[in-house]
Amino acid sequence: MAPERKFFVGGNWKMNGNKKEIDGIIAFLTAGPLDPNAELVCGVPPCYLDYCRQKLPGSIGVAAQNCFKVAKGAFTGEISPAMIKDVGVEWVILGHSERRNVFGESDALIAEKVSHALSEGLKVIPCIGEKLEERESGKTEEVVFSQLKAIVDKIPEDKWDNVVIAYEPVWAIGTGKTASPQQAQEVHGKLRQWLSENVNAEVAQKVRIIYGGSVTAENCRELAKEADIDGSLVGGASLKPDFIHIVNASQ
Ligand SMILES: O=C[C@H](O)COP(=O)(O)O
Repeated sequence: MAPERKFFVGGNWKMNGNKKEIDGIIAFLTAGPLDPNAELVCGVPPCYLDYCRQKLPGSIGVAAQNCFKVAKGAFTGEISPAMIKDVGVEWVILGHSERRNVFGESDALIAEKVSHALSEGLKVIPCIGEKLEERESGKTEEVVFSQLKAIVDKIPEDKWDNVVIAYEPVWAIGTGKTASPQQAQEVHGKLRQWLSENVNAEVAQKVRIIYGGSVTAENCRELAKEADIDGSLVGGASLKPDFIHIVNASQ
């Protein structure tokens, strides 16, 4: 990680937790100790956004795990950026591979969601990443560049400070098969180069690109040492007290 980029860790709880379990997570996060130089954001289920925002210390951010592309209306089951902001939450994760692959979200829909969330003042964590067969057939770059392009086309120049990009190879998510630090760095470096060529050098230098996929307390430090890995997006391991080590991985 380059020193000018603040280390960023997202804990994506996915569809896990109840009030009792969440109280346990909040207790270990509050006890810490957490690296004051790291930014921590917890992605929580929608029905607990308000609960978590009220109970977590203000120094820990809260994120929704999804939102829709318009402010309100007849969209049963959806929540809007305006609603997320209304309960004091600042962040949203968009285009996670489970949204893409389980719920069939397209690049175009994800891009519209990113656009609307940014315009409403939310900070966004758009996710990209290739599937195993795409990696094995040598298409990793093609896939992640095209996913990135769809999103980048919708990010206004003055909103880049509100964006943290998550690279999550689908084959590494929840499988215990972490990308090696070198494999992850290779893609992160190429994404930064793509941003430099297709947006501008300043954005490429300042935007944080975090890695997700079976990050644990054991492998987080090696990943954090890589030049273009600015933190992690953590699923399963964010539910356990060991998560503190992941937040502190750059110390
Ligand atoms: O958003 C987080 C990723 O999907 C990673 O999940 P995982 O750490 O359980 O592999």
